[in-house]
Amino acid sequence: MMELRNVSKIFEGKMVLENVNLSLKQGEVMTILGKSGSGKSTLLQLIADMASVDSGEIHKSKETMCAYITQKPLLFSHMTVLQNIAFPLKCQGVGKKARHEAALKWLEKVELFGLGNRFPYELSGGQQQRVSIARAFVYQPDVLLMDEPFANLDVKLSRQLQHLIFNEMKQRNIAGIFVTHNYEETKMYADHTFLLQEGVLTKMSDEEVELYFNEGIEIEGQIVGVSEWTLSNKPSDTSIPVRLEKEIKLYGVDFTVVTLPNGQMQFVKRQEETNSAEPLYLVLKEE
Ligand SMILES: Nc1ncnc2c1ncn2[C@@H]1O[C@H](COP(=O)(O)OP(=O)(O)OP(=O)(O)O)[C@@H](O)[C@H]1O
Repeated sequence: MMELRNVSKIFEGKMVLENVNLSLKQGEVMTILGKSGSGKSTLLQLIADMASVDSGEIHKSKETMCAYITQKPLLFSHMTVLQNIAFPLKCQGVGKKARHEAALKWLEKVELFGLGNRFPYELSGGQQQRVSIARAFVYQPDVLLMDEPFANLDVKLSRQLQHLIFNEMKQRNIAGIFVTHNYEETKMYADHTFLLQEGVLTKMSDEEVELYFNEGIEIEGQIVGVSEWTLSNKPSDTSIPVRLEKEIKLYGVDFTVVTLPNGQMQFVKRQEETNSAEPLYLVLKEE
């Protein structure tokens, strides 16, 4: 139903997305992981037609409708909560009574009953987010794009809404691409998980997902589960001598590779790099 072919996006001379390929089938759910600034929101914006690609193509079948729940809710400030929720139905020509009833039903589902006549500025950030979730579901989207929709919500509400959203998607066979930093959402709801790193999108195996959230390292095709690690200025049995820079992948840990005076390469934690005159060794405790 949707396919991205070699999609690239450049902002101010910087390649934010590089030859991204992705295809999405009806009812399929994908999560995208990646560090802040890696291009996740940009990717969703391109799919939602809120920005244009610099090269490559996005193919959607003609009737594909996307709903987008942004990181910061974008509500119409001059409309009440109910009018905001009902707006997509108004655009589709649904009559006043029917859209009012549908909006009320969704107001209740996101636990905002009684707040329908308020304006967005009279709501908290989390309540505004719930309005945007209701607005996304009030009609029948084919694809739901979500950018950390639960980030501003407390744990309990976030769980309830997760269930609500993913049950609804399943029942109505809605496909979804959602950006998250949450392990549970990734494990419980995603059919596939992708990692966006410096603009490059790669599919992750289940094992890689585990490592991403648990801090892990892949060396020469061998995955080393790391439960604990420390930094030391002396090499040891469990420190990693890194010569094969290109064959090492790191998940979930912000490291950089430095070259020591003797020519050997070592990992150091990024933020400690500049504070250290001496080389630091990454000492691993294998699981
Ligand atoms: N309109 C814009 N003009 C210039 N640069 C932009 C624009 N939008 C995004 N960028 C840059 O593109 C890069 C990717 O931004 P993006 O918002 O897609 O990242 P992200 O992975 O969603 O980050 P986060 O997890 O913090 O939301 C960043 O370096 C950002 O500064």
